[in-house]
Amino acid sequence: MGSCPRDLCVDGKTVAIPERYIRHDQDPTIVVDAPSLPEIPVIDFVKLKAHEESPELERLYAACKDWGFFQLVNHGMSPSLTEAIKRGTVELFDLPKEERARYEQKVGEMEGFGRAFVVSDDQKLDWADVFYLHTLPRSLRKPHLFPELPLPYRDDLDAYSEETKKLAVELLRLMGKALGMDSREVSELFEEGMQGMRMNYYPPCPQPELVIGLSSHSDADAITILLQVNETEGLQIQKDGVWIPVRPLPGAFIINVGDIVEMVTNGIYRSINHRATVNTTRERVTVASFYSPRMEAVIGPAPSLVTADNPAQFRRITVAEHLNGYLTSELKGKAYLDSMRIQK
Ligand SMILES: O=C(O)CCC(=O)C(=O)O
Ligand SMILES: [Fe+2]
Repeated sequence: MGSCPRDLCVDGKTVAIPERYIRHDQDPTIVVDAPSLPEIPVIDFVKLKAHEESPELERLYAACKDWGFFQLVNHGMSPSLTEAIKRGTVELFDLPKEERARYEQKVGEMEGFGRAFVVSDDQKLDWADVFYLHTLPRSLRKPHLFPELPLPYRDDLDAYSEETKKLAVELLRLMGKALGMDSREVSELFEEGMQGMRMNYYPPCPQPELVIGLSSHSDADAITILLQVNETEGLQIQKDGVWIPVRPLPGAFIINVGDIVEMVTNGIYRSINHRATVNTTRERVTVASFYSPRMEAVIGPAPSLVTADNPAQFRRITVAEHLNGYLTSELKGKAYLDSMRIQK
């Protein structure tokens, strides 16, 4: 893994923090008054589905508009499947070096073990190992990755990608409904979309305040479903300029609005900055499922939401152009999304 944090460990202890990981460019990672800060909203999927006109739909609307983040409880995904994904993901990062080498990121590609968003040699690095792969549609799966994953993880991941896709499509439908968006626009864009997954492994760091596990960013996709694999907390979201730690509820998914939904809803739903901090003694592992429309789909403000009083705020582009622009930029908060704005 070259210069990955894992290679800095000797007998499980990190020997020194190389300069490339030391971040003077970030807000302090320790949130001093954390107990007094608000928590992200909690949405109950059973309530949401049972009465689609219910206050729960209003709460979903407020969560997407005011927070861009919420925890989803009662989502209906089988705990045995999520437990299998957790186990398999931990095992994936524990594979011996020779085994990992098969899945190593190739030059110029983003899939496999490696890093994301490194665009220059002098850029600072995040304190993490990541494993990224395309999961759906199946035709996008790289022959040396998904089909070569160890069993039973491969089959579990196949089932998990289908289940998270279903959940993403349903949430997007309800989010559109809560907004009064034309339901055909929602289904045309999102029903047959594509999905990628990123497994994030954040090793412990003796001086966590000097580094960052994942730099501040907003997600490029439409909606992200995050599975917290172990108990270690670390996700923080930026609300009204303040970093707020997320405390995952047992069994919940953490859901966030991505840039594509901010563009399609013409800025009503917000894709907000978030980052991952690291822990002094404990590793942290998460699995992020990213869901977007297909590459050839055109994204931009939905016609049903654009009016004379509420003119289009974003340019229209294809998903392919959008993702290409995002993935070839350094992660820097919402700078990329801002470049899509129509100048007034
Ligand atoms: O690991 C986390 O808590 C956040 C992961 C994340 O934001 C991402 O993978 O985009
Ligand atoms: Fe993210």
